[in-house]
Amino acid sequence: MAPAVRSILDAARERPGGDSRVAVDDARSLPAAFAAAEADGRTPVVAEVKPTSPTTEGETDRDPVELAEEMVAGGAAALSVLTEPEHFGGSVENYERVREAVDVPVLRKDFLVTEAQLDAVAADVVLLIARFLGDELAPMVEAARERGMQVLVEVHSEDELERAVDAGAEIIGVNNRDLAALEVDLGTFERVAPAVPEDATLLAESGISTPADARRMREAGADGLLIGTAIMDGDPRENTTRFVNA
Ligand SMILES: O=C(O)c1ccccc1NCC(=O)[C@H](O)[C@H](O)COP(=O)(O)O
Repeated sequence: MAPAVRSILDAARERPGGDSRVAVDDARSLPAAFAAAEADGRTPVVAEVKPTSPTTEGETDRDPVELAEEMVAGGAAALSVLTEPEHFGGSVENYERVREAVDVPVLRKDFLVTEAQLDAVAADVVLLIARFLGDELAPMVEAARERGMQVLVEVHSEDELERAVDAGAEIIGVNNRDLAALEVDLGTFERVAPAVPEDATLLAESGISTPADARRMREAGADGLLIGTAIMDGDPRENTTRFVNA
C-alpha cells in the first residue's frame, strides 16, 4: 500500500463515530438519478467536491456549497463530498451543508472502517472500499442498509469484485487508481467491468480527465462516472457540462 494510503487508513482507524445511530428515511436514489440523466440525454456524472488529496498540490478555499451548486447547474446527476479531514480537507459539516443545498443524491466519500463511523452523518450513499474492509465488508454493507443508506462498494480487481458481489453489493465502483502505487490506469475499469453483474449499477472512478476518457469508460460499460480533479480544476460548472455532454 502506498505510504499516503497507509496514513489515510491509520487516521481512519483513529476517527470516532457518531454519538447515536442515524436513520435515513429520505435517501435520494443514485440509480434513479442516473436513469433521469440518461432520459434527458446527460451522461450520468457524479461530480466530486474534493478540496485536496495526496496527489493534488494545495487546497482550494472555495466554498463547498458554491462548488456543489455549480456542479449541479452544470448537469451533474449526483455529487460526491469528501468527509475525510486529514488528507482530503473534507468534513461531515461540508457534507451536511451540501446535501441541504442541492436536491441530487450525495455520496459520502470517506475511508470508513467501523460501523460507528456510519453514524457521523446521515448520507444518501456511503462509499465502502473492499480493499480496506476485508471480512468486515458484508457486515458494513448490512449496517449501512439498516440505517437506510445506499452503498457504493469500491473495487480495483476481479478478486475484490467477487467479494463485493458476495457481500450483496448493488452499486459497484471500479477505481482506476491503484491504492498500492497511486497510479491511474483506465484499463483497470475495462478489465474488471465485464465481470460485474448486469443488474448492478456500475461506476467508473478516478482518472477521468477528458471527454474522450468519459466516452471510453461508457463504452466499457459504465452507468455513471465519478469525476473529481478534472471538475475541481478551473470552472466546476463548465467542466461538469463538458463531461455531461461527452
Ligand atoms: O485522489 C487521490 O489522490 C487519492 C489518493 C489516495 C487514495 C484515494 C484517492 N482518491 C479518492 C478518490 O476516490 C477520488 O477522489 C475519486 O475517485 C475521483 O478521482 P479523480 O477524478 O481522479 O480526482
